Amino acid sequence: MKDKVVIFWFRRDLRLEDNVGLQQAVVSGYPVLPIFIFDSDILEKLEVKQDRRVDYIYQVLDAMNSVLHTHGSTLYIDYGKPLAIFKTIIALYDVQGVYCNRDYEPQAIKRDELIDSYLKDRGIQFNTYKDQVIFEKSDIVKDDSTPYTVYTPYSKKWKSLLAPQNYASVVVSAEHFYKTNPLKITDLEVLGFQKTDIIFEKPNLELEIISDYDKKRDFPALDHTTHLGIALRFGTISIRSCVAFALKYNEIWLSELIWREFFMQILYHYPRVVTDSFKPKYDSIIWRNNEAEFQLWCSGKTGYPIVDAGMRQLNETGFMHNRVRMITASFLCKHLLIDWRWGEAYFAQKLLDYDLAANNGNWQWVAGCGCDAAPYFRIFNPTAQTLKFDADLSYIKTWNPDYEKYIQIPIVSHEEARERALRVYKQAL
Ligand SMILES: Cc1cc2nc3c(=O)[nH]c(=O)nc-3n(C[C@H](O)[C@H](O)[C@H](O)COP(=O)(O)OP(=O)(O)OC[C@H]3O[C@@H](n4cnc5c(N)ncnc54)[C@H](O)[C@@H]3O)c2cc1C
Repeated sequence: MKDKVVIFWFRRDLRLEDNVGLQQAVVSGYPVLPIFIFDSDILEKLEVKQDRRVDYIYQVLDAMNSVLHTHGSTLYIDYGKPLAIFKTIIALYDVQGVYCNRDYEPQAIKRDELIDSYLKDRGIQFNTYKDQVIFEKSDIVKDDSTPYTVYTPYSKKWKSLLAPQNYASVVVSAEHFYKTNPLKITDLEVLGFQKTDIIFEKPNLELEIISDYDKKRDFPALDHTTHLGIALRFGTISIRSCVAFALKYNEIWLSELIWREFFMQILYHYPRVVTDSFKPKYDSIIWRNNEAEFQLWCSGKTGYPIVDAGMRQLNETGFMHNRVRMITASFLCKHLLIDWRWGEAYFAQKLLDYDLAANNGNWQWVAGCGCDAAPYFRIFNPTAQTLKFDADLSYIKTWNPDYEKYIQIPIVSHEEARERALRVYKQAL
């Protein structure tokens, strides 16, 4: 006879504590078999097989598995297409229900609909929960029930609806995991990936960073932001704990967490933004899309020290400071007139904290074509930005130390590029 279990499916919520869906699985009364699927559809798209994000997931799973072993349980991990894996699991266990937390990306929604329908046909309930955000879908809408497309009123409503129960942590009892022999995690190499230099450490809310975040966040050399992007992306930290901390210590940091949810709800309501400009008119821009210039931008060789420093930080570490993300992105779209989608795709390959909603929303914001975007005629001047935010050139010296030795002729002059961008944008709009 097959063992009766419920499944908890980990996705963007890789933690055993303060996890809504996991808690619901635990209180179902059945032993919980926790699973993770290395989705071949996602992994096959990653061209570079030394990917810090895959290694990060691998290390997180390994750490969770060790904790589960101490409770006499284990993580069931498989590689392949989720539907095929569910078929295998259902052949092995008498599954009483599947639990998971909701994911709002268009591909994830499709995947979940497929699994839901497969399970339903077999009389198994697919139970999904809100966990990766405080407010989801249409929790925050205008009085006429349409989605907000401007950040400030969205954020005001978000704050006005926030109540302590929205950010209270949930307790997950370890008593009810399915007891079984420990299983080892599939090696990275078996998945076709290699080890990287990333080391997973349990994410922390650092008071020293967050308490004066508002004063120091804009200066890239100070590196005074939390670097929690990857933890929020993969759910190794709970958004509820972040919001509770932000409310106590720094309202500006809270506003960043609200930006995250703002772009998530934009993607949910307007999935067309994955390929199209939020403002359709902007898809008439005639981009120059010069391949050679794109390569110079990617490799940090534009001759603009701050742009080059940012791209080199990204290439070396998988991180780039937010201020510099704005400068480099603006340089690509405006100075070089290269389609924002090219830059978005490059960042998606490189960023440790890559998140479809945030990356797309911010790229469109910079290019001017997004919701609540900067007006197209506001063009960042890399030199003025350097004087304002990296006056002693510390950031540039750290990431682009050659900038003085090999003075590079800038690939475009700021004034000419600015005029050209204004002309081309104006023609299209
Ligand atoms: C062109 C461009 C591309 C970007 N791509 C991404 C991306 O793929 N993933 C991503 O998480 N952020 C992205 N951002 C937003 C922002 O730059 C990063 O969230 C931030 O730099 C990450 O550093 P941190 O973890 O130290 O964040 P902190 O400054 O400590 O902020 C805390 C968290 O708030 C959220 N957050 C902060 N700013 C934003 C924002 N503008 N939009 C959405 N969420 C925000 C993130 O989850 C972040 O980790 C992008 C910004 C630009 C201009």
